[in-house]
Amino acid sequence: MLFGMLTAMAATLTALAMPQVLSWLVNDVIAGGAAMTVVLLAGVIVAALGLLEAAFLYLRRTFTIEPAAGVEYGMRIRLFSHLQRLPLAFHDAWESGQLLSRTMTDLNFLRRWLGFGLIMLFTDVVTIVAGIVLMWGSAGILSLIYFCGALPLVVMVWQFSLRFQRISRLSQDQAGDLATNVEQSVHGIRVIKAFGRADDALEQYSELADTVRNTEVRKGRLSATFDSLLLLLPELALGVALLVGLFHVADGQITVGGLSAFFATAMILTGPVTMLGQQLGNAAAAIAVLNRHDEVANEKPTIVEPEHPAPFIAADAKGDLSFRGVAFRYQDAPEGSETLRDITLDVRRGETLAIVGVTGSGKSTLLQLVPRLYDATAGTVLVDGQDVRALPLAQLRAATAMAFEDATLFSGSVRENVLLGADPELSDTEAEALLDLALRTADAGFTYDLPEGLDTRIGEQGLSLSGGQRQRIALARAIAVRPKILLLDDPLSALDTATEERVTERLREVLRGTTTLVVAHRTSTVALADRVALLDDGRIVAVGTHASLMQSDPRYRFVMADLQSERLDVERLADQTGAIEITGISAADPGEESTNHGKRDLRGGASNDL
Ligand SMILES: Nc1ncnc2c1ncn2[C@@H]1O[C@H](COP(=O)(O)OP(=O)(O)OP(=O)(O)O)[C@@H](O)[C@H]1O
Repeated sequence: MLFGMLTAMAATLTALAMPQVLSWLVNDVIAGGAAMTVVLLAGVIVAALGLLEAAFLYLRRTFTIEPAAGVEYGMRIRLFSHLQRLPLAFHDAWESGQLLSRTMTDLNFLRRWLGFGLIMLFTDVVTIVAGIVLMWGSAGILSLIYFCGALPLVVMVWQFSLRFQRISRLSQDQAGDLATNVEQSVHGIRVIKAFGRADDALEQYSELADTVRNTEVRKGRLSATFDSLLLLLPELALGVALLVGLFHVADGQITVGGLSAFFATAMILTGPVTMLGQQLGNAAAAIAVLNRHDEVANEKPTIVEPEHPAPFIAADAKGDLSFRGVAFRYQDAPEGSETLRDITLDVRRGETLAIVGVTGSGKSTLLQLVPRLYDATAGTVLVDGQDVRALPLAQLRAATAMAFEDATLFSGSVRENVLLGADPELSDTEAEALLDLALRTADAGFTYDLPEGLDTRIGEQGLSLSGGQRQRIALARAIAVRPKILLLDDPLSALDTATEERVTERLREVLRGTTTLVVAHRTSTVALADRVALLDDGRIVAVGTHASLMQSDPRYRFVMADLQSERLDVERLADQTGAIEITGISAADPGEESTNHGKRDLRGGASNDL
């Protein structure tokens, strides 16, 4: 970067040497009637200076590209890794578009500014200062006039920078909102289409785009006003200087060469003076970018391991799980509105415990406390008798695996998706065996029949799959971790009852010895669990076997009946629309673009959307 600045400065000084050569040509060569060789020499000097300037410009570009791209790369990696370490509470609070724009467009702008804007700002300032010095040498009084004309600009520059910084920040934030809107519309395109809200989506997008446009116009106007003043004041001063200069030439105080050099230098300064406004605007925008970057970079990761974590190795974990007086409140929830309260529960190693409760009772939240996706706000979660907050985070997360109802698949092959959390030390044969076991257990054998088998690309950039197919791959991913504690957050909701039962039974066989917490809605799944915990408004109100609770607890009977009827409603509705997932029968809507490529499962979209 330093070399870039030095070469930029050298190019500028080379350009400024031209008027001095001009002065010499006018005063000594032309007026003095010099010999042909001197004239030729003058030509060679002018050409050499031109070449030198071009060479310096080339060097400036090459010297600055690499460091600027390096800074962008470094900041991007650091920010991304920081985002990975920030807790879910942070991601809950931040819009995706704001993070997207900070990692992409903002840093891209910063690279361009470092590689060009900053250098040019520096060069322009050096050129202007050096030019004024040279003008002083050529015609002192005239440069004083010029300088006085430029003096008010100092105040204007300061005010402009502050205002431009504010407006740049606004436009960057608005661009972030626009990115969030695009992201949501793309992700929610099915819902938008299904509900016929395309026009509303467009209207909402147009409103945001219009806000961005208005801010950009305001930015442009501010820049234009400043640019014109920046040019006008020195030009006015130059007009006065020309008048005074002509009088001084007439009375012999300034030579014709001196006056020519003065004006040639002033002409050279016109470019940098005009560009100064733009460069200052860019500098103000770069400061706004850095502020936006720092807002994220300065966020402290709150879910961290202690400096000296307790000894715990995932492979040796036993799988005992306990909750002791656990309470939890989401960051944005008001004081006193805990999602979980006073949870005390012991899950024995190898036990399968079903968590049952009406919607919003806190089942998912409870599961997420185990791998520390959130930390309990009171009480303790213990794994193998140790507070999870005292354990090495990576080992804790290697000992647990989670499958969510909303199955997220990454762009990559089936193999890559399923083996995402598997032990990286496994040999190829072991990995293949594990892959097969996980897929078969999760009833995801259909993946072998995909166009390229397990190498078929799925996820956002690949083949689209039905809700049920995605869920089964996500479940296989959790199984492939071979966790000591498996957390299943209703990951089979898109499957039909028979398949869910089959998968649950296989899971019990394959994961014998694995402690499992499963959020379930169906009697069949709940009945397969060793015990059931009933969650009501964030509290555990009953624990026991399904049979005993059905017999003894009216609240449990009520919740189960409620969940069952809810389920039946969903299935009935899905049956009517012909869109429920029924293993073994292909009945995809012919009007809908078929994405399961003749595979056995139908889309589970309707039940998902509901
Ligand atoms: N990220 C979040 N930020 C703030 N509040 C949340 C967040 N996630 C969930 N909640 C709130 O916490 C409560 C419990 O949610 P949770 O998802 O744990 O319930 P649940 O029993 O799993 O529900 P369901 O059966 O519908 O999945 C709800 O009132 C919900 O609005």
